[in-house]
Amino acid sequence: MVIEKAGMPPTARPRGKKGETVPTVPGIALAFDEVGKTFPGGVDALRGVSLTVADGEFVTVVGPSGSGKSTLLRIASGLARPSSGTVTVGPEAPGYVFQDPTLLPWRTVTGNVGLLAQLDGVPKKRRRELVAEAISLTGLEGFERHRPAALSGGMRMRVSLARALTVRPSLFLFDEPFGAVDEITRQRLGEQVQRLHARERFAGLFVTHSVVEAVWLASRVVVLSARPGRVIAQIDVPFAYPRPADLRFDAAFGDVARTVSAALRESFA
Ligand SMILES: Nc1ncnc2c1ncn2[C@@H]1O[C@H](COP(=O)(O)OP(=O)(O)OP(=O)(O)O)[C@@H](O)[C@H]1O
Repeated sequence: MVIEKAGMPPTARPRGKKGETVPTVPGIALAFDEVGKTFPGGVDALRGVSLTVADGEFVTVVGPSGSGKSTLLRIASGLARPSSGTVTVGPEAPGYVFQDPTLLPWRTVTGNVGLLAQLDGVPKKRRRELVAEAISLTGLEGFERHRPAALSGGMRMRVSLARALTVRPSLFLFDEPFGAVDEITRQRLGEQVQRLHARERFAGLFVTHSVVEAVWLASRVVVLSARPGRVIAQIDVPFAYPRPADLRFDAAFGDVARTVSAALRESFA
C-alpha cells in the first residue's frame, strides 16, 4: 500500500490489528522511491532517496549532521510527508525510539512501558501481558516499580525500547538511540537490540553517527550525502548473527568499517 505520495492530501495512517503483519509488497517492510523533502522556508533535506528494507532485515543509516536522517525516519513513520516520490510501508504503526527516552517521570517502569498500549485502548489484561513480555525481553524485571529518576541512562533507554516493543512492530525505527550513553552501555544496548531482532524478526532502520555501531548491527549500511541527503553508498555487511561483541576487533570487520568510513568521508566532501 502506498501511504504517502507527493501531492496526496494528508490521510490517517491505515493500521492493522495489533500483532498482525500485513506486508504491503510481500517481503518488503519499507520502500522509498525517489523521495525528496523540502521544508516550508526552502530547506532541501532529502533529494531522490531510493531505499528498500526487506522484512526482517536490519539496515543502519549514517551521514553528516543535517543530511536528513531523522527526516527519513519521520517520513517512514508517517509523522512527516515527502515533497516528492513515493513511500510504501505496511499498515501497522512502526516501533520508534529516539535519542531521548522521553519517559514520564511520575510513572513507574510498568506505567511507562504500558503507555502506548494504554493510549491505543488495548484492554487491561492484554496490556499487562504485553508489558510483562516487553519488560522480560529488555531485562527490566525487578525494576517494575522504579521511577525514571531512579534508573541509569542505559536502563531508561531499555524502558523506551520496551515501550516501543509493546506495539509488536514489524518495522522498528531507531533515531540514534544510544548517542547519550557511555561506550560500554552503548555496546550492551546494541547487543540487546540484536537479541530482540533475532527473537522478534522486525525490520529495522537504525540511524547512528558511529561507523562501528552501524557495521556491528546491520546487514547493510546506507550512507547519505551532506544536505540534501542522497544515498551515496549501500554497503553489505557479511557477518552472520548473532555477532559477538569482539567482532569489532576482527580484521574483516575493520575492512567493512573502513569502506563505510571512506564513503562517509566522501559524503562530507
Ligand atoms: N521542521 C523543519 N523545518 C525546517 N527545517 C527542518 C525541519 N526539520 C529538519 N529541518 C532541516 O532539515 C535538515 C535535515 O534535518 P535532520 O534532522 O533530518 O538531519 P539529521 O541528519 O538527522 O541531523 P543530525 O545528524 O544532526 O541529527 C536540517 O538542515 C534541518 O535543519
